[in-house]
Amino acid sequence: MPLDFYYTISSPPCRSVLLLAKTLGLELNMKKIDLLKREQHTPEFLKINPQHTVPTLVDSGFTVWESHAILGYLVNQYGKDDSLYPREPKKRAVIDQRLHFDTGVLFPRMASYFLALRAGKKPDEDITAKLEEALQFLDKFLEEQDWVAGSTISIADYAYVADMSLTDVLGYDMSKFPNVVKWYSKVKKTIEGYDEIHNAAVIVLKQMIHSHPE
Ligand SMILES: N[C@@H](CCC(=O)N[C@@H](CS)C(=O)NCC(=O)O)C(=O)O
Repeated sequence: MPLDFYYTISSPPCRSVLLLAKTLGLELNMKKIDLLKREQHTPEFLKINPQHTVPTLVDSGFTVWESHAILGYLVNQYGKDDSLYPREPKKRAVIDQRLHFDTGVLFPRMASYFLALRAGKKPDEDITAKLEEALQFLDKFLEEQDWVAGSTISIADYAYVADMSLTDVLGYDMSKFPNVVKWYSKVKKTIEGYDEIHNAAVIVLKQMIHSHPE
């Protein structure tokens, strides 16, 4: 079962899938896409994913992109059990809510902040306020529960922990979000292979901020 994985290491959505694949013991056929060289716009890749985004997974001819969809697919298809993405409707609804929050709020706001720095600018008040608000929401989610979507770790934690790598390179003061700080330190230790994947990404992300290509 070849699992072709199109990715770039600097991308948090890609790294969430890498972390989950490691947990599930899946071997990915790694296909690096260099976004700076616009490799996502080659006719070959556009044929696979017309939306030209990474991560993209091709599982023996079946294609899926959007990291949150990939995370759910991998657990459904390859998980030994459903603990990371329970089938029980209410548990799954909360996880889905958290995943959609990441797609629509948390990740885009972190990315805007990062892209401003990468362009050599100080993120403006609006970008900063929106990121603060997203992190406050996350802090609230974590107020009464240990994990992002409940009392056990789920694919939502995999999505969010990959985003958090950005705060490590942004020089962003996280002390205002104590529940996030506590959860981040715990989840990093819980997910196997976190350090290796995270450290590789931090090197690239720091280079991107220093090179100011735009
Ligand atoms: N919500 C999507 C975001 C995917 C996304 O925006 N990926 C970026 C890299 S982080 C990308 O592929 N950008 C290149 C492009 O859009 O052309 C996911 O979670 O997969």
